[in-house]
Amino acid sequence: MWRQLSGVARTGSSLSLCRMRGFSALVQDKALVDGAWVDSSNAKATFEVRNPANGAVIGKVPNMTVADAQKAIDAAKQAYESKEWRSLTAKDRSNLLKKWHKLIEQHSQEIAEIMTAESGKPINESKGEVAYGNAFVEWFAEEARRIYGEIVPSASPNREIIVMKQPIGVAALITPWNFPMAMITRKAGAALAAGCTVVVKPSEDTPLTALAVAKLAVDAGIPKGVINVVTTNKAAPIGDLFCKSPDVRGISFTGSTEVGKLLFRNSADGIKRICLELGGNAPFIVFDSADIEKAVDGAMASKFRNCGQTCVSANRFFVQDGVYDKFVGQLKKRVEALKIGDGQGCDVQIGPLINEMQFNKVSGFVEDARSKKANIILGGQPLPDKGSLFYAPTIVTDVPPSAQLYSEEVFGPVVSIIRFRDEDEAVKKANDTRRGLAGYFYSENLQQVFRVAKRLEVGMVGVNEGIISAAEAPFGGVKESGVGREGSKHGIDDYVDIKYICMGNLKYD
Ligand SMILES: NC(=O)c1ccc[n+]([C@@H]2O[C@H](COP(=O)([O-])OP(=O)(O)OC[C@H]3O[C@@H](n4cnc5c(N)ncnc54)[C@H](O)[C@@H]3O)[C@@H](O)[C@H]2O)c1
Ligand SMILES: O=CCCC(=O)O
Repeated sequence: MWRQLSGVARTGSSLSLCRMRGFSALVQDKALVDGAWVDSSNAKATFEVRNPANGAVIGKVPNMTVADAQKAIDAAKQAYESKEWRSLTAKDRSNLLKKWHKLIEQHSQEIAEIMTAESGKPINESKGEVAYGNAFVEWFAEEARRIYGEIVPSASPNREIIVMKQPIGVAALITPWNFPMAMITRKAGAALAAGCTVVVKPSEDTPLTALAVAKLAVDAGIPKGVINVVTTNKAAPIGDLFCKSPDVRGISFTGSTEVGKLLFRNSADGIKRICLELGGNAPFIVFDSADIEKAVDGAMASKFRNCGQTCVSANRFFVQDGVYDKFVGQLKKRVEALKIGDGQGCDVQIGPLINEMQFNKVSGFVEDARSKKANIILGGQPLPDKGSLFYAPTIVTDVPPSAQLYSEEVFGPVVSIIRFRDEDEAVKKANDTRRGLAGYFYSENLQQVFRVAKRLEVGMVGVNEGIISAAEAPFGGVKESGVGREGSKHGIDDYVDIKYICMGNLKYD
């Protein structure tokens, strides 16, 4: 199976290829339940995983059923209650996470190659994601030992108020394709650090990275049943099971706002802990006072990371009158120079979109803007010579409020630019959305920096910075972009219950 990952070499592309290992024992074709590598109980049904750059089938994984997912929940519950997991100290859990971290580091090239093959992400970005994703394992290995309680001074004599944090139990983790590893480790790292056990349901587009990383968790000695991975291309019934099962105490989901809302609604009956990292609609504001070179650098990084398929990608660019021409001119030159191709090419910066649905969404949004008289000053068309899922990096100016590009998340390599006159107008337009994940602005005016940072209705602000994600920082949104925070010390909160113990009638004298 692994040889098929080198699709570019076989098709004779002129792209220079990064070193490929030829075989990776990390590529799994079974799911992981209770420490065993298993097939689907439905006549060993499988589904194909394809390379979006060329459509080649690169693997098959089990198409697990609801009954299989139930087995995974049972295994996670049993593991949670087992002595092998429950009796571990925080330091023991920390050490296991450290071992997992070490193994991921040792296998980072292989994981990156698997990731590029199934997601189309340029190899350098995949390597970056492996490092980023592994930073969560390391961070939570450290945080595992700092899940502190409190002793609160009591207003009553002879009484102590003790507050402790305990793991919630089994957590179900549902993750997307755009960060096939980091979205898993950001959740699982925190869950395991807290003492929970997990059932992971990775995206149907990128199950191989998930299985590879899980294999390393097994190799690290994480006990059986603590991490289970259920692969399926029928997410809805399994999502429903997670919501309804009384044994699943928490759900952490990263993905679309629509599915997030569904999970929120469906898990209400069981009053589950829920962490939702949903879609964004990030404004990127360039003020007259901005350093334009820095702003263009930030725009490129924020917009074109993973071909624009990032929930924190800049989605709407608001550029002030005084710097409009300079910013647009410089940005256009940079976008024109982007190298497009199969992500396995060392110098490639823009790969394909993940699937046909995403491709149709991006091209549909651009056609909608065109029909509403927006100006497409660069790109604006598919690139069939590269492959059926490639779309040209595009710049659209004069985007009218009626265009989908203005109000919805494009999740693709399209820059939508809107001109503004003053700060108030920019902030109002930036906040005119029901989403509130990330927001960016460029300004060298200190007063403006604090004013605007406070006024933006988002969970994360990049000031003179286009890439803000970090294991140490709290990641998450406001409004319809989600609830809860991942990463940072707050990332543990969704996996612990606070228990208050009232110690009464203590005899101190
Ligand atoms: N906030 C974030 O961190 C973040 C990260 C990635 C993607 N996104 C958002 O997700 C969207 C695109 O990603 P996507 O297509 O992978 O999203 P998606 O919501 O369709 O899929 C995400 C995950 O949910 C699963 N899923 C789909 N339907 C389900 C259901 N009914 N029940 C349970 N699970 C279900 C999928 O199989 C996948 O594993 C974009 O809008 C983007 O903004 C957000
Ligand atoms: O797309 C969602 C996650 C992106 C990130 O963690 O930077």
